[in-house]
Amino acid sequence: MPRSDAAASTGNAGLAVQGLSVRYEGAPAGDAQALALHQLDLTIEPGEFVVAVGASGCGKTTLLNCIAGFTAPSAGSLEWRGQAVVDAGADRGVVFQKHALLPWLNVIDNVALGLRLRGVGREERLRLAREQLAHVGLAQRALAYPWQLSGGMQQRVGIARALVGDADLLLMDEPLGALDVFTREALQELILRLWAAERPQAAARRTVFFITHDVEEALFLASRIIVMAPRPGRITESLDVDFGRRYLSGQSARAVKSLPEFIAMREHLMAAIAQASQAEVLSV
Ligand SMILES: Nc1ncnc2c1ncn2[C@@H]1O[C@H](COP(=O)(O)OP(=O)(O)OP(=O)(O)O)[C@@H](O)[C@H]1O
Repeated sequence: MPRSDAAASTGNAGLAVQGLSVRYEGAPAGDAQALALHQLDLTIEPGEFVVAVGASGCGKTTLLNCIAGFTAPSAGSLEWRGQAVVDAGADRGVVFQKHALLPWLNVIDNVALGLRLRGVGREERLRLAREQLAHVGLAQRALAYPWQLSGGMQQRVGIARALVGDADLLLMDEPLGALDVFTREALQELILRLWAAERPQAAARRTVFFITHDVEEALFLASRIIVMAPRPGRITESLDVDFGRRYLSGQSARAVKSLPEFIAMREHLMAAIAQASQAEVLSV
């Protein structure tokens, strides 16, 4: 079902992005079409799983980096839970395409690193890291070094590291992009289960902002998909979907991905992305 993300309301306790523009250094000053993002509005409610898709260069990573607090907007504002986003924070966990683990630390110390930097005592941080490693199925590999693990295992460590601080917002930039198809599908299922997992200490499930180039992955994971277009970077479509919920309520992933509605939606999205990337540049 298409929906509009017109004006972002800060009434929710989630993410509110309003009028976000980003011009990187070197982009021609008078040329609005050179903006990596142009006056983008986006509201994400707590507990949503929002997946961004779109042609290369449409500003997906720039948007994620702004939400993470890594990139400062040229104009506009971002709020997470009612607080302006000004820099990186422990309330937002980031997972990159490349795991970015420290090779000289073993798995459990990599997962616990953020807690260490925040001054959490050794015993407590190892307990929390062990808990997250169990959630991603790597309890047995806590003492291994990153280079002793497969690519899929390394990504699972990266996911455990993002989860360990119990960040309420998970930012995932093509986390499965470098994996073979079987590992990728297994991790999609893991990510959905982690998203749906009960957190007794938190009011709602985690909120996720996830980037992928894979339309099937987007459809399987998302509760909402946003389609973005380049030159300048912007959102052209927003769609609510529920295929992940069907998987979580017991249907097999293969059965969900073979549903006629899934296939029809996949074709619709492929066409929407192609159209957005070929469209005349927006006159701004
Ligand atoms: N550090 C930078 N300096 C200058 N320009 C940049 C920088 N990072 C990104 N850009 C430009 O901003 C635009 C958006 O890039 P961004 O990486 O956000 O897009 P993307 O949708 O994530 O692309 P991809 O799917 O290829 O990863 C592109 O035109 C890109 O060349």
